[in-house]
Formats: sequence, C-alpha cells, structure tokens
Amino acid sequence: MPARAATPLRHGEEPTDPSSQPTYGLLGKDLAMFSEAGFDMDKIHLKRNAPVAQLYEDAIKYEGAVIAASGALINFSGKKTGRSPKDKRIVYEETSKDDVWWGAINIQMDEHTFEINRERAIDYLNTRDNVYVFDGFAGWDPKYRIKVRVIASRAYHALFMHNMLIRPTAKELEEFGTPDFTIYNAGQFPANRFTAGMTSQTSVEVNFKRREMVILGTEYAGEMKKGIFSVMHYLQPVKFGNLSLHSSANQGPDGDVSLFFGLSGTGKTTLSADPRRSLIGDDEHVWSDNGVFNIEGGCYAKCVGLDAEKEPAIFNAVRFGSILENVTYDYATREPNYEDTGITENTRCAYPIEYIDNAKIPCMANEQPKNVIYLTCDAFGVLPPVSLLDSNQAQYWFLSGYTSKTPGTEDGIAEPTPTFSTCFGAPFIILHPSRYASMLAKKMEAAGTRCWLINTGWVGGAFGTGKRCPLKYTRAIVDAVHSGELSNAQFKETPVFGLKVPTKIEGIPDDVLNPEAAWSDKKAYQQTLEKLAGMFNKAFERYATECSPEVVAAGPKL
Ligand SMILES: Nc1ncnc2c1ncn2[C@@H]1O[C@H](COP(=O)(O)OP(=O)(O)OP(=O)(O)O)[C@@H](O)[C@H]1O
Ligand SMILES: O=C([O-])CC(=O)C(=O)O
Ligand SMILES: [Ca+2]
Ligand SMILES: [Mn+2]
Repeated sequence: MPARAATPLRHGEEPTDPSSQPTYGLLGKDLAMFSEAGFDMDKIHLKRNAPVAQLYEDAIKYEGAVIAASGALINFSGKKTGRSPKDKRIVYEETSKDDVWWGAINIQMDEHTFEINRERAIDYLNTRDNVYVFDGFAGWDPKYRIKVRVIASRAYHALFMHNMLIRPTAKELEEFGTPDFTIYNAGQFPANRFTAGMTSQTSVEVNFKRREMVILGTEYAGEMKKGIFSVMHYLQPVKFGNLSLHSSANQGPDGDVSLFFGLSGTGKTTLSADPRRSLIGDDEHVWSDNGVFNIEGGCYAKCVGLDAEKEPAIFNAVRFGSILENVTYDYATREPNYEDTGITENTRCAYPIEYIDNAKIPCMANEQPKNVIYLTCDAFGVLPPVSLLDSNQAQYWFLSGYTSKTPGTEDGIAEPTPTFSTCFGAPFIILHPSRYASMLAKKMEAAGTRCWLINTGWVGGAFGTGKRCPLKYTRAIVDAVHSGELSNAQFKETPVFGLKVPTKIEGIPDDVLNPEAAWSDKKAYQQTLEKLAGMFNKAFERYATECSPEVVAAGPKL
C-alpha cells in the first residue's frame, strides 16, 4: 500500500494533502486514460487501491454490508448468487477468432454490441459518486503475469478483487502504467434486452482485441475472478505456450507438487488446505516450463456447512479483510450461520491467500508436479473413491471431465446434476479442449507425473440413497497418495471402466473402497454403472476424431 497522510485526521475531517487521496498514484497520464475511456473525471470520485478499512466503511455506508463477529465483511450479491454461463460471451474479432472454440460455451458477440454494452457500463459508472479502481496482477510468475485493472461501482467488488488478484507493492502500483486487461463492472445496472444478441438483463463479455471485459446485470463477484481465468485460458497457451488449469496446488515438505483438478464443488479448495503441505493456490494455476504458479492472490472457498473442526484452515481465514458472500448471520451475535442456505447453497468466503497459515508465498513452485489428482463428484455413487489412471486414461478422463454440478454455483442448478465438463472447467476454456489435453499429456509424460482419480461424491448408493464420501476418508486417500503408500499398493481392475483400484488402504473400510460392496442392491449397482458408461460413450463422441485410438479405447466397455 502507498504511504498515506502523515497527519492524523479528526473524526469527519477531510484530508488536505492530495497524496493522501485514494487516487494516489493515478496522476497525469494514468488519469487521462480514464477521461479517454469516457469517465467524467469532474464528477466521479475515483478510489484506487483504497485501503481495506475504507472499503469496509463504504460497503457498510452505501451497500448495507455488516461486520461479522470475526471481523469479516458480510456482503450480499443481490439476485444473482452464482455465475451465469449462458450470459457469457466472447467478442468475435480478427485477432482471436481462429483460436476460440466457438459454440455453447464461447458464444459469439459482435464488436458493435460490445461497444454498446461497454458504453452503457461507463455511463452507469458516471452516475455514481464513488467509482472503485483496483490495480493488481494475475499470475505469480513475473515472466508470465498480466496487469489487471478492475473498475467497479461497489466497494465490495473492489475488496473482492483486492483479495483475489495479486496485490501490488507501493512501488509496483506507482509504476503500474497501462493495464493488460480491464474489467468494467457495472453489475448493478442491467443490459438492455433490446440490444442485438442480448437474451436477458445479464451480460458478461470478454473482448481479447480491446483487452476488456464488461459486466452488466449481475453482482456475483465470482464473474470477475472467472473472467480473468478465461483470459488466462486464452493468453497463457496462445502467447506463452503454457497450460492453464482449473486446479488447486500444494507442495509437500520434500518439494513434491500435487495438482487437484476438478469442477466447482468437487473439493479443490477443501483438499488442498492440508496442514502437512504448503498451499500454492486453491483454484486457478498455470503449468509452465518452470513449474507451477498460481494465477490468484486469494482463495474463494465454499462456506456451506463450514466447520472449525473439519476445515480449520478455511474457518480461521474468515477474519478482518475477508468477504463473506451471501451468508446469513445471527442478528444478536453477528456470528455467521454457515448451515443456512436460505439465500443460496453457494455461500462463499474470499480471503487473501496469506490468511492460510501454510501458504507458500510467492505462490509458485519451480518443480514439475509429481501427482495429478482428478476430483470427480459422482452423484451416481458407482465410481471408486480412488483409482490409478494410465496415460491414455488420463487424457480420456480429462477430455470427458465427468462430475456433477453442485447446487448454486451456476444459476438454476438445484441438486447434484451429472455433467461432462471438459478439462474439468468447461465454462472457462477458450480454445478447443484437445489443445489443453494434448499439452497436459505431454507435460505429464515429460515429468513422469502419476495420475489419480478420486471420487469425492456419493458412495453406497446414488444421490438420494447413498451418502457423500466422508471427508475424513477422502483426506486419508490423499494422504496415502502423498506418503507413497498408494504407489506401492496392489491394484485390481474394475469391470466396465477398467479402473485400477487399490485393494487396501490404511484407515479406509473395504466397503468404501469397493463401490459394489457398498451398494446393498447389486442389480441396481450394475444398472447404474452401465447407465453411466453409456453416458460416457455418448459424451466422448465429439472428441473421438480429435485423439488417438488408444485414448478412445481408454473409455468404458459395455
Ligand atoms: N469427500 C469430500 N471431499 C471433498 N469435499 C467434500 C467432501 N465431502 C463434502 N465435501 C464438501 O464439498 C465442498 C467442496 O468444495 P470446494 O470449495 O473444495 O470446491 P472447489 O473444487 O474448490 O470448487 P470451486 O471451483 O467452485 O471453488 C466443501 O463444502 C466440502 O466441505
Ligand atoms: O467461479 C465461481 O463462482 C466459483 C468457482 O471457483 C467455480 O465455479 O469454479
Ligand atoms: Ca474453490
Ligand atoms: Mn473454481
């Protein structure tokens, strides 16, 4: 943070020294950029990289935020409490059009419509007294990081990105210059449904040529973090030849790195917070020639059922500076109520990564990953809790991206819903999935990385009859991967999916390890297994022409 006024102020007094103003460091040329973009600099009050305490004050004064007993800021995102993937669009323009995988994930928007929405966002921001700017970095490796500017109408959004981006030092802030990417967040204001191509009042759009993103009609803060992730899914492979990953990462005391891939809600954050290992990051990483680096400066953990005993590292990160999103609280004590899903199941806490005691800062490791763990949340309850994948299976499962969507993270999902989310993060990929998959296969082969499939979903029956695999068992499995116990285990191959399952793991009951034994109705088990295999085969058809016959053959056999 830059230095502020030396003279203490009395209550209600305004500072007179201009360098103590929150626009500090944004002078001359930098300020001119705002005028050129259309901001009315005579009217709006820009607060750039404002201190956390001031963002608290503003969020409380203008947005109805409250302070939780632990000091975290409780905020509400309004109508939208999860991402809106159907309202996310990519601008069709000549610099990126041949690289983008166009379709239902990357929906086209024309350049003119982008201009209209961008203007609408800036016009809205001009009606506000306070406009918040946060300048920070995405990517911990200085060689590959980008400079990101966030311009938002809500203090809560500025604080969110303060936590989620990498916070610049005072010197870096002073020398920031022109950002590589800018987000205009006017989420409080709707898109105009009569604008060509708009199908609702919500619009989230990325323009690679202008290096800008515009948000209208949603105040869910996760859109900003995942917007930057999409940008990295384009820039890292195309500009730098690096692989971007929807994964968490941690490092053991001997330096070994593990990546945990998985769609939302499968356990990336929960399982990477491990007292025996240092945390590199919980959600977005890049695998480069140097090793692995985190894209973000913070974590965004699910809070539903958050418990001090089961997830102490995350529980203790809920303190001054953290944002609790859409969590209700006890009016008398200001204690958050993590059990209440009245607003949404997708309650979240955004905190700077240093709030996790054993975070590795800077968040990068100059090591190639030793273990890759695919997390899948199988709502059918037929996949074993752990299996070892060979190289062809590793590619097959990555392209398939089988899991269940968990309630709330996306608009309209009310119960665990099976899905094939390619690369374990379909909503965020920009290039054709096979480009990420072949990079991953090459990197794993070169580094001799082992690949594990862990089912954090249902055991002993499908959703409705079985139960979710107890966290303590999944943790014991992850420990067995890291201790080497699993590499030395005996394996048995399962029918249909051909997965190699360890015959024994210390501390895990046999009927948990073997799903067939866990189901009381064996016939129902077999039928469910075959039903899932059929879904796999159908879902894989679209990739069959893109990969080798060995990879296609790594799928289930009916
Ligand atoms: N066996 C299990 N393994 C992992 N998580 C479990 C398990 N059983 C229950 N859970 C719960 O599932 C949720 C996993 O969420 P987590 O935040 O780790 O997801 P994520 O993969 O990081 O998703 P996102 O990308 O949305 O951040 C947590 O609320 C955790 O308590
Ligand atoms: O993006 C979000 O809202 C949260 C998240 O990490 C995901 O969904 O993968
Ligand atoms: Ca997470
Ligand atoms: Mn995520």
